[in-house]
Amino acid sequence: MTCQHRGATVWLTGLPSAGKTTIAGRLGARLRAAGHRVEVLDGDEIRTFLSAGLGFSRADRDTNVQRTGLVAELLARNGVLVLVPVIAPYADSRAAVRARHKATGTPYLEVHVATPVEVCIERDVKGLYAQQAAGRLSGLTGVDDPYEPPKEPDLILDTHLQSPAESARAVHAALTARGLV
Ligand SMILES: Nc1ncnc2c1ncn2[C@@H]1O[C@H](COP(=O)(O)OS(=O)(=O)O)[C@@H](OP(=O)(O)O)[C@H]1O
Ligand SMILES: Nc1ncnc2c1ncn2[C@@H]1O[C@H](COP(=O)(O)OP(=O)(O)O)[C@@H](O)[C@H]1O
Repeated sequence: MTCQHRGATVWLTGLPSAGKTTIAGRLGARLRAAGHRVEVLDGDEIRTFLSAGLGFSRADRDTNVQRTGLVAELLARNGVLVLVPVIAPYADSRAAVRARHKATGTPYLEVHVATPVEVCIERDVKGLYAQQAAGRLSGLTGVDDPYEPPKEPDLILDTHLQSPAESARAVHAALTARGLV
């Protein structure tokens, strides 16, 4: 049997509550409905199993991102569309993942879910910003831990100016433009 579709990795990077998981979920559902093989490498699930025991130091975040990047590239190389809603706050760590894909000729898209921190604080889906403000959590990305915005992402999403459906559509359009769907 031949595989009709090329795989690719779509990495959705951005702050907590930026919209990464929501967009991955919507896009994944649309792609599956169209017959694509899709995997969503959810950050929380990865941290429960593959990256169990890792915290949020720079070294641990880098390890987490490299492990996730390895799995994404393996799947994408084998025809799966891989959606990765993972913060990945450090530019060099993201560059290493991109390089891993480039080395095997595997398509890779970096999508910056560029929601301003003020909007993320309002959304605060998991209550992390409130916990940080109350002094119960430290090292929160975008507040008291770094987030290095991508300098040359393949796509920027201003989710505070669009609906989740519009954001997911924009990523789908980027995949279409590259002949990946
Ligand atoms: N200190 C701190 N900073 C950032 N995020 C935190 C922190 N503590 C817990 N969480 C929760 O863990 C999720 C981030 O995990 P990631 O694997 O995406 O992060 S990283 O790329 O390794 O930096 C992240 O998920 P999302 O909200 O979906 O982004 C948070 O829910
Ligand atoms: N354009 C948009 N794209 C994605 N999420 C959006 C958008 N507009 C509003 N939201 C809302 O923002 C929240 C984002 O939460 P989530 O996807 O869990 O963020 P993250 O995975 O980045 O932590 C959701 O409640 C979602 O409905």
